[in-house]
Amino acid sequence: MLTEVSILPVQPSYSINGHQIFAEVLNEAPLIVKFQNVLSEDECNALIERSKNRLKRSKLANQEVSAIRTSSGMFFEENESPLIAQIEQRISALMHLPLKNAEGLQVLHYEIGQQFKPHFDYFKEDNPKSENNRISTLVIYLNDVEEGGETTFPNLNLAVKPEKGSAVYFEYFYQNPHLNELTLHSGEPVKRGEKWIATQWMRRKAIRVGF
Ligand SMILES: O=C(O)CCC(=O)C(=O)O
Ligand SMILES: [Fe+2]
Repeated sequence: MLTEVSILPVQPSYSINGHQIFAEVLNEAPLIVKFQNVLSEDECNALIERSKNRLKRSKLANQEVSAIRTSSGMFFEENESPLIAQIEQRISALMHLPLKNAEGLQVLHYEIGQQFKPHFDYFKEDNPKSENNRISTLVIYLNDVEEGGETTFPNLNLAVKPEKGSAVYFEYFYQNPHLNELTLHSGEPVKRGEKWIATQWMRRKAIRVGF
């Protein structure tokens, strides 16, 4: 069998502009990695603070409001402030894709009982957006969740516990569609406390203008 090359070179740590991020491979193909120290405590707090007043009930990728996704969320404008610019640059370097391929950074807030049921992040073939499809995801945890709220991959028997500043990375750019389908994932219901995440989705080709 041909081994497929991942977008992300697998390393124990990554140094980005002097910021050290540690990696643990949870699954090799599809590649799923848990990162520690993607964002500092102050950066997590600032993202929560700056998104709080801008939250709206989340929609699905097709813009429908649905029971599949019960959180509230918002997108930052690309490059909208020095803080967002610095975080976007770090994320883009970590995900090994140019910033022009990045969607706006999204913040999601889940309260007790809220969840994101199993789904794929890429668009189906009948969606016009699949022409420049998503190829990788980074979900950054902005707080510690008292109980529940894990990101789970039901077909791989994996659960990632939210820890402030850490993140889970996965990619679905493989030739073999079966590998992409294994990235089915969910945000489990929050049982105690609340959950804040920032999600970065990357596209195959440029999506931002002006780069
Ligand atoms: O809440 C989570 O843990 C998963 C979030 C997610 O799947 C997404 O933002 O696409
Ligand atoms: Fe997702």
